[in-house]
Amino acid sequence: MLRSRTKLIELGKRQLCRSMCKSSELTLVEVDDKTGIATLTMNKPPVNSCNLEFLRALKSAMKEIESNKCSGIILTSSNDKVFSSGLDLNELRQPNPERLATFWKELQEMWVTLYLSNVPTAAAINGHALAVGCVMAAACEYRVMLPDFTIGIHATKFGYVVPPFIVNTYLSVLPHPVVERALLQGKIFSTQEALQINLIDEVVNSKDEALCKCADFIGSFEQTNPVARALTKRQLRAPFAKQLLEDPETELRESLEYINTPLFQESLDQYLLQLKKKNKK
Ligand SMILES: CCCCCCCCCCCC/C=C/CC(=O)SCCNC(=O)CCNC(=O)[C@H](O)C(C)(C)COP(=O)(O)OP(=O)(O)OC[C@H]1O[C@@H](n2cnc3c(N)ncnc32)[C@H](O)[C@@H]1OP(=O)(O)O
Repeated sequence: MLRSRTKLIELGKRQLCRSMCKSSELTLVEVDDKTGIATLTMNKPPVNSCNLEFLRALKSAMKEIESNKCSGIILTSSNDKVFSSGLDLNELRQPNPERLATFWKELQEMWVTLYLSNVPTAAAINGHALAVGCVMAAACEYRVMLPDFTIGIHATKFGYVVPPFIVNTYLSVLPHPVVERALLQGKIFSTQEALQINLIDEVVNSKDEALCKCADFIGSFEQTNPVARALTKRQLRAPFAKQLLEDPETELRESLEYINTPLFQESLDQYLLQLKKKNKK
């Protein structure tokens, strides 16, 4: 009884200092009135797979957070087992050419918006983070993860060439030989393995703890000038984003060509079948 009352008081306190900034069905944004930190919660059941609409919602939420002069972004998930399962594979299967092009452009833009965000970014990884789910976490400046989940980019395992901006996201966090081995093996890391190679910064035991660690990280920039910080971050990250900033059309064309090959489509069919079979067992 006493415990649940304490819990209620804590909840009430938290709600008092949080105001809702903007929510769509797919994303939820809460801004802490005291710190100005925005928590962006991905909310696309069942597993936060990124289809066109979700990528749009994520990009627009991030842009809105930046334009509201928030002090930072914490990216997390409403699902307590899955941070994000990456791209919605249905977007890639026998695609409508126009929708696929729009989808891929949206992916590029969402990535650039997150990777080069002016404000500090942190990921509270409260579930599996696979493929583009891992890329979103790695694009943030700081990552904290709960135990017993997995994170990584396993594209080569099921016949996908890894696009350059995805390679670059890994390269901006991990040393080249580690990236090479991980991507070529299609390696998925456990939380503990991810900590060992510094793919994540810390392991914590609860989502609340993860959110607090992320808030502390963002708070660590309090004494810096936000413009100087943002421009320095851009300088450091621009080489990894060069291709998408200067020539997104080439990346788009190469990706669309590849996705439309019979080799890719056959591998995708097999992989989707495996995913469905797993659930029928
Ligand atoms: C030289 C230059 C050339 C340039 C070439 C460029 C080429 C570019 C093209 C290549 C693109 C490659 C990039 C890929 C990036 C990606 O992000 S691809 C996505 C990969 N993601 C996955 O493989 C994740 C698969 N999912 C899982 O492993 C599990 O779902 C989970 C561990 C995340 C969660 O498990 P659980 O909680 O048990 O849920 P499930 O029951 O498995 O899933 C529920 C439900 O959702 C469906 N689903 C899961 N993930 C996806 C997904 N990513 N897309 C679509 N659907 C998904 C799953 O099938 C279940 O559906 P049903 O309930 O059975 O209908």
